[in-house]
Amino acid sequence: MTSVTGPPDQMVAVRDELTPMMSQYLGLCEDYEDSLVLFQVGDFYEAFCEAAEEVARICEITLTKREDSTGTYPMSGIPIDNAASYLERLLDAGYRVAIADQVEDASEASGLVDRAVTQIITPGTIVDDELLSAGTTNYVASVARDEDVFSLAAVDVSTGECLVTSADRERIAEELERVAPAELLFAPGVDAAEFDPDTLAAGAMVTDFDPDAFARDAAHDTLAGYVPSPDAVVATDAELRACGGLLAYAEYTQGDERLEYVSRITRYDPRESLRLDATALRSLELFETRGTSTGHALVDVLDDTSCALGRRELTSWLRRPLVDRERIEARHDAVGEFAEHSLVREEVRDLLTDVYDLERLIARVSRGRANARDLRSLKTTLDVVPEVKSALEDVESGKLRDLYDALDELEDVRDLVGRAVAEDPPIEITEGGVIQSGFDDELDELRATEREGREWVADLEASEQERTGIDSLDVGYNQVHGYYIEVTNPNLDQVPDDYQRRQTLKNSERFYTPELKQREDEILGAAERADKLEYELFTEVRSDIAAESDRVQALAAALAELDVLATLAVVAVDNDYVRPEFHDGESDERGIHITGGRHPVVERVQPTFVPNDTRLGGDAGDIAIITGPNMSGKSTYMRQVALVVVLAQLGSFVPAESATLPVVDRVFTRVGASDDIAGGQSTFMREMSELTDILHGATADSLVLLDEVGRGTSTADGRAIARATTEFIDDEVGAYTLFATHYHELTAVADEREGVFNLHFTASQDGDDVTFLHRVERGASSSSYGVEVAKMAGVPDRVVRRSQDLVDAEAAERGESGKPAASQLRANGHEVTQTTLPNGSEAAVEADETQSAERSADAETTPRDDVLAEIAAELDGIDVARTTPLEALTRLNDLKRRLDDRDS
Ligand SMILES: Nc1ncnc2c1ncn2[C@@H]1O[C@H](COP(=O)(O)OP(=O)(O)OP(=O)(O)O)[C@@H](O)[C@H]1O
Repeated sequence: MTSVTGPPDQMVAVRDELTPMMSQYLGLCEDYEDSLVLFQVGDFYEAFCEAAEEVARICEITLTKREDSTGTYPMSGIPIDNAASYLERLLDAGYRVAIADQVEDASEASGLVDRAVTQIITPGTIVDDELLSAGTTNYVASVARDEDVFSLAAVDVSTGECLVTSADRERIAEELERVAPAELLFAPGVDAAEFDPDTLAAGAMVTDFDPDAFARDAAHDTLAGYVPSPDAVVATDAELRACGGLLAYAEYTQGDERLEYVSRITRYDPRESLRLDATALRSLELFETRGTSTGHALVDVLDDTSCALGRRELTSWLRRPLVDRERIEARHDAVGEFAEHSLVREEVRDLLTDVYDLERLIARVSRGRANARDLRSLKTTLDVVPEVKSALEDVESGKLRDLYDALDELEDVRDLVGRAVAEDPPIEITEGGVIQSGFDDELDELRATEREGREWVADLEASEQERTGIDSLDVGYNQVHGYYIEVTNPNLDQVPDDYQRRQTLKNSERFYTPELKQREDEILGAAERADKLEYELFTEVRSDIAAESDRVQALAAALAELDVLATLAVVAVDNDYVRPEFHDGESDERGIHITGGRHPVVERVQPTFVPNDTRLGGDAGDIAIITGPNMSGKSTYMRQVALVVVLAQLGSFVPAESATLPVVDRVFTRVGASDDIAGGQSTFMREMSELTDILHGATADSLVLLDEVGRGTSTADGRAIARATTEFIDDEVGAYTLFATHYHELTAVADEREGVFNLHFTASQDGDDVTFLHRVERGASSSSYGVEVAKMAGVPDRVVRRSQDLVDAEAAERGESGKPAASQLRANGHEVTQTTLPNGSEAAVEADETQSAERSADAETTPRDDVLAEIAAELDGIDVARTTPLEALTRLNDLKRRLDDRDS
């Protein structure tokens, strides 16, 4: 078997004969067995053998070969100058990449150049800006456990942000979902299987790392490199182990160096935020959309940030809406002030566009990887700070004042960069041109020597022409021979005695004089020393700035927060959002009260949107049963309520005319079965396990969205489960609940229970057109419209009419009046137009009148047998909107076959 990582078999077989370089490569492959080793040879990173074949395939580069006395080895190389895009491909293909750099100057090495792995690039530990997307976080996380308590640590190696928390398994799984790490480590004793595979489905690579690094003492030692007293920062042994092991791994990937810029280890309590589990995050489409939706996530609507810092902060607010009313209201105050004072807001937003990603920048400074341009970018950002401060001078809200105070102008750093670093420096920091003149006397002297020398050389041509009388005499310079005086062959007899021959060309001779040689030595010596000195000065300046990284990070945090608050204000103003009010949830004011609520995403993608009110909890009853035809707007309505709650609690204004809300502790969602078939479980099983979580986990302060519970099983069971669930929530939980259902029978529960009430969506009919009004109204809908939708979909008329008869008969049995809307449809039905479909598309379905007239004769004679009853029940259960054309055909075919069987 061949393997891409680890020592290549071909080399192992001839280990003792390998050339020194190949033997070095083999050794590194053995040391970094689980990584693809990229081995610097000059300007390329080379891979050999199977690894070379894989790199060539993934990076689409040429596979070549290297031949020596021991054999022929496949080889492929990626250019170092342009490595990022290739590395990205290798990471995407699921590899860890060990970068083996030449760690000594090839020209100074005697024999084999020394090479060492300076960095292991893995999805969770990327620091290279070119590999990271702007404004995102990129975490590597680890989980450790102490009996039933799990601890999670996460670090963003590109910014130095480090988080630690502990909770039960379920909450840690939720936190993992929020943190969305790119890479995940499990400490010994934690089984990856204990975490819902869904959590890992976010794309985290699971990495095995030295279990010893997670031992208590080792972890303590590692952490002691970051904080003076580890036990004061972490609360438990498991936290210590998670955090210590994780940092040890992060160090390992960064060439075994301590990551000085990881100085903020923040311990947080998951209870400080609104709980949103994986299902809720997905079904509310906060960050990502699902196939069936509008194509936009909530974050797309909100993200109008000015800088990468703000973008990252906004994401983190959205992942963790708050539950502390005071903190939420402080954000609202600030958003309100920015919303009101558009001039201040726009000025701040405008200034923030010049702000660089300070967090990543200062991390690069601390890692010793920042170049002179990075430091100039730091200065550009710092130049903006006084202007931001002056724009904010008159702000009143507590939060904005706090941020104003937190804006450290870092004058010392700004001044240092201004004095030290050249204004438009090159990328390389070893070749001079990076330090300002006037910053260092010695450097200025060296530069003066160099300048004077060059001036002297520049004048030499004229003075030598005069002295020798040779008009064509040239003074020039080349890399190999240095300065020379060139005289063409016909003039050689005029050459003075002090000229010494340097080089003979075809038509001329090149000379130097002792003085020219001396000047040359001076110039080159000064230039070389100046470059070295510049490098030294630059690295000194860089370390001085690194020493201020805490202050830079604090400034970054304040700028990030300002950006988010100003952005939320813009979103509020542009989209007509209102500031939500909160109440304490005491019995008389309990409830979610929204007037004219809108779905923040759907309203942006549709030409028109119908606002709807919500009264849930308090006098209204805690549980709303929502009925209405498919596509009438039930799901949109439910999600809009949840999104208003989420927006309000993250600090945003909300899409409504007014909103008075409780502080919700948790949002649960259980949405349509067919939407969530990923994960391998049977859909019904999955539905029930989500329901279990809700019934166990919800409190009176939770918001629960139930969309079609019980659909994955037989109608009778489904109805029963739906009813029992409603009763349980009413009796035992008292959560704010929106329950959309096609089980019309469920509406009867409202007559029996005070805590339950009905809402419905209707369709209006104008002539032949059926239009969905998308307006929610009190009371139960007159019909579930399943039969009408079957008709619209072209189900044979006989089946439709038979179904309708059955439904009517059942309604009569229950003492209801039947389904007027359905009969109207039949009476008028030549053409039924459904005007609104997802994504604003239109569909028209024709029902053939003639055909239906022909078939009606049969219908009267049809006996009520079991087969038809079954078919009708099945039709009633079909959710046309969620049925693929193939499924529809298969089911139709099946129905038809059963009809045929019955007739034959
Ligand atoms: N308030 C509204 N104003 C305008 N259009 C709306 C509104 N609510 C929903 N819609 C549109 O109607 C479409 C269907 O809405 P939705 O998915 O909420 O229906 P539904 O009743 O949940 O359907 P089903 O029962 O099939 O799941 C949406 O995609 C949207 O385009």
